[in-house]
Amino acid sequence: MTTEVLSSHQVNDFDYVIVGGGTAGCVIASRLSEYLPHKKILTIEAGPSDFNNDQVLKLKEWLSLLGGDLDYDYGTTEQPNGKAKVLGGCSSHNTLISFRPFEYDCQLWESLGCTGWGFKTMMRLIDNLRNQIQPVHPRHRNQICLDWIKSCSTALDIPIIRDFNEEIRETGSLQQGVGFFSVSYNPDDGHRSSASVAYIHPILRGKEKRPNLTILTSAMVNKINVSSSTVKSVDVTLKSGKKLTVAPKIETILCAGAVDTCRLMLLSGIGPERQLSDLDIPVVHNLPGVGENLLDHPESIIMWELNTAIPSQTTMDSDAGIFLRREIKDAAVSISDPFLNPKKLPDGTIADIMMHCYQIPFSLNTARLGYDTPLHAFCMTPNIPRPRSRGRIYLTSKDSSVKPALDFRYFTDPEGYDTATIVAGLKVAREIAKEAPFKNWLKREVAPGPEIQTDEELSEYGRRVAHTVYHPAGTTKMGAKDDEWAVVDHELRVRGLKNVRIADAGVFPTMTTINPMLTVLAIGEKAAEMIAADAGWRGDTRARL
Ligand SMILES: Cc1cc2nc3c(=O)[nH]c(=O)nc-3n(C[C@H](O)[C@H](O)[C@H](O)COP(=O)(O)OP(=O)(O)OC[C@H]3O[C@@H](n4cnc5c(N)ncnc54)[C@H](O)[C@@H]3O)c2cc1C
Repeated sequence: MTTEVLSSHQVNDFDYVIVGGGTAGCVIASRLSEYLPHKKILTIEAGPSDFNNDQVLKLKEWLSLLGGDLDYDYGTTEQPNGKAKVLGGCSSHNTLISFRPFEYDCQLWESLGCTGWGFKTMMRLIDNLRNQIQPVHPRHRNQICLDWIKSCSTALDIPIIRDFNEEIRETGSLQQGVGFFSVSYNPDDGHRSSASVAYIHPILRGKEKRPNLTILTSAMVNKINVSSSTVKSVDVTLKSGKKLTVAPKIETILCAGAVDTCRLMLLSGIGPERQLSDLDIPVVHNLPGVGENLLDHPESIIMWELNTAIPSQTTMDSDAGIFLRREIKDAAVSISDPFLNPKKLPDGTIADIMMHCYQIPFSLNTARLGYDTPLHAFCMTPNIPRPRSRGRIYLTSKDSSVKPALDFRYFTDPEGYDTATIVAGLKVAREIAKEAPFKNWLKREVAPGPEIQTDEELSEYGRRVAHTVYHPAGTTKMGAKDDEWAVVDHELRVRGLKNVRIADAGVFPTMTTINPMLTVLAIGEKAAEMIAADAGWRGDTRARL
């Protein structure tokens, strides 16, 4: 059961403490308590439980969660929210579009020192996930999406892909193609198959017995305590306001997400010496990479008003997408940024543009620029699958109530690759809009509007309207021993500290080509296997792969 109470005499009871009951945290809590039935595990989650909470569980309600009580509301100048504070983390908040990573993504990770994170292993981990994942159910496929897919295929002469994940599994990637997304959900009741639903709810329902697992909700970890280069305990504030220091016997696993794990580390004095000293935070462990390498999938948007209302059946209003290749074959060998492709791995002709379609006026960002929001609208959102701009997260105060600065630095790559990708995506979207049957739905282009035509105009519009796809990653990146910016090694252990690992989106060394959730779930699975193996678990020899 989840609890909001922990008594003072329980603080030394646990073998493992997991900080954050989010996407990766739920996987680790469930697996570790399964693999090590004689060890006691405590998961500490800042938000409430999602159990029986239909506002969270109903996938179609996802947009209503943004900016609400269950959102940390981390702002950048351009993007006001999108970080879930609830059991299941972002998987309780997101659109649950589910993609396996590409073989190329895994090759890049391995080339950066992430030994053991190859494609074969990642596929095995994803095969082992408990989430219910399948392409949008036929009864949720509405006519405008069907027409859009058809027009994409004919206008651009690309295939319709029946199951994107099957294609990735079999060929290692997606090249050019269009189709319905795979989604982690139950098509019968429209409920999420989030990390908490798939991994924790069977325990909460009593279907699976885990007497060795305690899930403490509405409890905030405020500090990581280090002595003799060893993480000894964490300070926690319970919902009641009571403060406790919890000291695990074996290990602490940080799973607070790409923003909050590094925020917590910085507030605890673990991070770049200079930043900490400037803020008067005592430096406990100098680790220059904490908060650097902030990755995301920036996306832009093009919107049309429709002649008629959209048919109501849908999974979550963004049911389909398209992949395209813009650059010449193997163009990635010429990337100059040493963070991104130092070994010059060729990328063949794998997709380098992606667009989601939105069957709603997704107008948060167009409205900000003064565009009107029609009642019935359809959007395409070109994004940059492997962006070359990187940002950083840093503290501006030692006061823990002050939110960290999220500086995404979109479109700052010196080669202009990211901007060129968005411009190409906007132009392709217009080609698709000229093609029947999709074009018959359209009344007018709302944003950017027909007066925006040249590459320069599209570039300016595309950058001004750009926003996050809510995929922050990379801020505590995994990497080789000799990479001074790496925060964790290939076993997710924090450099220079004992008894602590990180397992969340922060460990991505580079951005996956596709939406990252399945990769984060796989990180949770692999973390649980590695931690359990260290404690003598021999249940699955495949974990050695
Ligand atoms: C709106 C939205 C839509 C998205 N859509 C998709 C999509 O369709 N497909 C896809 O693949 N990806 C999507 N993503 C991204 C994906 O959901 C995330 O990359 C992934 O879930 C991150 O998992 P995580 O384990 O790193 O962090 P999280 O899931 O964020 O988990 C972190 C947890 O730690 C808790 N926490 C934080 N600080 C503390 C603390 N100090 N003490 C205790 N607990 C703490 C948080 O409350 C949270 O529950 C989306 C994200 C959002 C926000």
